[in-house]
Amino acid sequence: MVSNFSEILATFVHDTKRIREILGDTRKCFKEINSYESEDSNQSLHAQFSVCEELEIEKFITNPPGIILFGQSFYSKAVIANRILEQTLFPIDSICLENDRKWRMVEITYSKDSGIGLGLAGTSLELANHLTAYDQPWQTLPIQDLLISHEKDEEDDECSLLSLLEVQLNHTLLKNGAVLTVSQTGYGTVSEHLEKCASKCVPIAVYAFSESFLSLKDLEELEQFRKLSPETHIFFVRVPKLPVINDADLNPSSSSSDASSNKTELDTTSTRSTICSLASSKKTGGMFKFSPFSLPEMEELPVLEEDSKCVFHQLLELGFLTAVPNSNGKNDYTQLESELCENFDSFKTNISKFSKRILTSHVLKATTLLNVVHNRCLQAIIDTAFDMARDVMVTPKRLEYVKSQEDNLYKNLYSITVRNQDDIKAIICDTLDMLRDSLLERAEMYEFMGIDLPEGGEITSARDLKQCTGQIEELVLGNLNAAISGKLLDSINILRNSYTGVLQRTLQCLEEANKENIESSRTTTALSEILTAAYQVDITVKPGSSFLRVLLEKMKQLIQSMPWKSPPTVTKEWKRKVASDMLSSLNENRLAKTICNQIQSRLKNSHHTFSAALRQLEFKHSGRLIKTEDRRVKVRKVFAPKVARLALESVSMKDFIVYGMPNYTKEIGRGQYGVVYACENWAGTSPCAVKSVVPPDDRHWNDLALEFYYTKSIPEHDRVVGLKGSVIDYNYGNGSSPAVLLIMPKYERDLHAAIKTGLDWLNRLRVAIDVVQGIRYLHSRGLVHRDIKLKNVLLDKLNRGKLTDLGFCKPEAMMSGSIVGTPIHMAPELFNGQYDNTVDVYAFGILFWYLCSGSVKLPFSYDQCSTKDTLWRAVKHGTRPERLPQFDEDCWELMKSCWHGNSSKRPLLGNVETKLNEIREKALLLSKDVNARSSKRPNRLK
Ligand SMILES: Nc1ncnc2c1ncn2[C@@H]1O[C@H](COP(=O)(O)OP(=O)(O)OP(=O)(O)O)[C@@H](O)[C@H]1O
Repeated sequence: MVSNFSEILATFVHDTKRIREILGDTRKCFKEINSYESEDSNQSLHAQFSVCEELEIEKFITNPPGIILFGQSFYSKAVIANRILEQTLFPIDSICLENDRKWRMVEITYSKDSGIGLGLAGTSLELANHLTAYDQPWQTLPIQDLLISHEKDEEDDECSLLSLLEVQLNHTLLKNGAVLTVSQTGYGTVSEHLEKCASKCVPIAVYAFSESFLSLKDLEELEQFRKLSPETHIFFVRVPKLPVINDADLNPSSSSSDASSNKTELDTTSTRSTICSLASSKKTGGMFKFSPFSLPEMEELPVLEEDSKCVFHQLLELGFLTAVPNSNGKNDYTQLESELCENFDSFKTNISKFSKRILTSHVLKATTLLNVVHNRCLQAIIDTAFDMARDVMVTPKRLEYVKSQEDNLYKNLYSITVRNQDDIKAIICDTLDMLRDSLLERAEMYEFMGIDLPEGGEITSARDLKQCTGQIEELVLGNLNAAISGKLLDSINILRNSYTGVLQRTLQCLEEANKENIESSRTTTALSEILTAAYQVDITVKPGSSFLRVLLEKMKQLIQSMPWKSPPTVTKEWKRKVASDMLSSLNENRLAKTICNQIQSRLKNSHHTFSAALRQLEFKHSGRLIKTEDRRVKVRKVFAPKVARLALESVSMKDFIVYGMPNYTKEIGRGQYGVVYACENWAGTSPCAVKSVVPPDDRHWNDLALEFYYTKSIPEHDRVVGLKGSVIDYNYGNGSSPAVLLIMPKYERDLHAAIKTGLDWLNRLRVAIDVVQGIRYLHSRGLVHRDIKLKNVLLDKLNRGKLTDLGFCKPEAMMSGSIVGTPIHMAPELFNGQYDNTVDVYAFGILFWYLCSGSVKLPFSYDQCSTKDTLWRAVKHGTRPERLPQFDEDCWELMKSCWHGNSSKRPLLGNVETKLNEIREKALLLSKDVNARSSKRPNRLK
């Protein structure tokens, strides 16, 4: 038991140490990321734990394991403690059956040299009491030291009640920092003590009982403990009762000779008899001594069925147990629950399993939480890299767009005013025609303001005449202006809005992208304002405006030229005539020209201001984008891989805890970066393939970690081989070079092997479609595979293809333009580092050539190249695989289009899939036709 238990504790200590290391590395990494970010924050990264996450993780891994032993009686606890330690540390003496005895709480910790002391529970204070153990060597704790004094006057002494017997033992079980706490029995706030213990350690709570029932007091204690420490699960164990023995046989042992002095105090004869009988039955020579950790006597004792039922029901009622246990016996570390062990025989095995579950669940919670933090942070980093890549790509386009849009707007509006003066004139004429009658009517009805006219309406002075005429002019012009400007604005606004809406939004985006730079933000805001103001063409004709002045001048001339033979009388007709003459005298041409000139000069000014401001903004953005690109490199090459590696470590630990190390057997394949082995079963997947990769340096570690993250983060798809999990074998290479084991389902063979051994045309065509579907899926998730080739397509039993080895698979934003892939499948643009997901279309073209050729032989033109470099040079100069006689036109055209030198001319994969389906349909029809014809032939010809 000790060795098994110790192993479990040692594993826990080892695991928590590893998690602490990962946690430390994570903190360091986050600090580095955040300090870099705070220097120049724009697309800011949030590499941080939430407060509770960090505390939670620490809670799971900081405390050592602790066995908290409590129970119905000192006797039951003593039996269990001795059993756990496999030594008689606690005396199983007559006195220990005394229920009215007051026992001290005992805490047993590790020390090279055994020792004993008395302290005050919950403090570091030592009590000066003299202990019997000081006087003599001890193996078993002297009973006097375990008992709180019986003296009446000391009974209420707080110190005595809280005294804690501190025992140090050189014991393997305690070596890893574990603490064994044996609670007080009989009185006091046991639960509070236990709760305190539980908060200092990862508690393995054991409750020992021997009676048929749990007493009311026991139940209260349990209930209280549960309230105080609701997450602590309890292992309930029944300790067998002792058989009845005779008084006469009772002969105290030497080890408990001191205790024997107390025997006179025993008052429960039956209890004494029980112990004596046990002593005599085992022929201990009258010595009251037995070895409770082996307990042969007790194992022979039958456990009463009824007793079991009682306690079980009591615990069921209290909610400690469930009628149908969830996790008993299973390796389910997420659904922990309390357990009841009725058979003392199986205590050893069951407590080990229970402890393993408890401790493992802690480690699992810590790694899971850590992994959640890693993944969240990594995803945030990748998202930021996306934003940065987008910013670098989109900003110049936005600026260009704004420039051209504004230019178009300017030109269009200008052309309205220059080329379409006739239109403006027409608008003016239309307005005049439309308003003429209503204006004359209004003039007729007009009541002058501030002029005293005689009853007959005769105008007696030139001043009155001027004022009357002036008021009618104002009425007519005011209405006219409002109508003309309204119409003109309507027609211009439609155009203006169609430009300025998008322009405004684009400018807003540019402003947001540059928001850290207040200066340029101001420029952008000003730009937006200019844009709005410039084209809000205000052509309302106000008195004093240049063309109104012209109009007024005209009116004056009109008035002066009127034949003033007799003073005019202000009648309706007169008012109408003044208005009518005024309207007739308006020159639409001049009016239109004036309006256009006004608009043109305003447009020119606005356009120049706008262009100058835009140039300024462009300059500022270009400086910012250089910085953004630098940051993107850092994010992509340093931060993301570092966090990915931490994520790989935490998830691998989690997988290892839950599923264990995969048990792999024979090698099934070998690639440039690893060896693939067969494995019968892992994590419920059977059969599996385990790819073992030993990253030689940090760069490879980080690349592998990112690959793993991308592969793991895409949802399962029929056309892509999914990763089931990973485990890091830290012992690989004697611990000097850990191996990362990537576990996936095992398939039949790869496409290279399948073509080599022969795969018919229809199947090959279907695999081609499968591959295209796989690539399309990856592209739809924003990933580029970058290593499409025969060996990276696996076939299942039905010869359906699945893409594997996402070793170079990356989101476009995370690609650094590095030259990766397998030479013959590599698109020419890969060599200059400027490429996108169309490199997969190119590689598919080459793969399709192999599928059509039905052989794995190199294309002749490629075979001529003696080195990789000569091949690449040839490919750059347009060399491609040759057409073989068996290729039909459709297939040849399709592969040619896929490997087009100009990546933008390669077909979309959706179209490739459609084309392949057509080719396959035709091939199917043809094969049916051939079959039908051959079945019609006479037998001898078949
Ligand atoms: N899940 C699997 N099931 C069955 N066989 C597999 C599986 N994964 C890989 N293999 C076999 O192992 C071989 C090596 O695979 P691996 O992914 O390590 O390398 P590769 O793709 O051939 O080369 P490289 O990694 O250098 O590009 C594959 O060609 C394939 O035959």
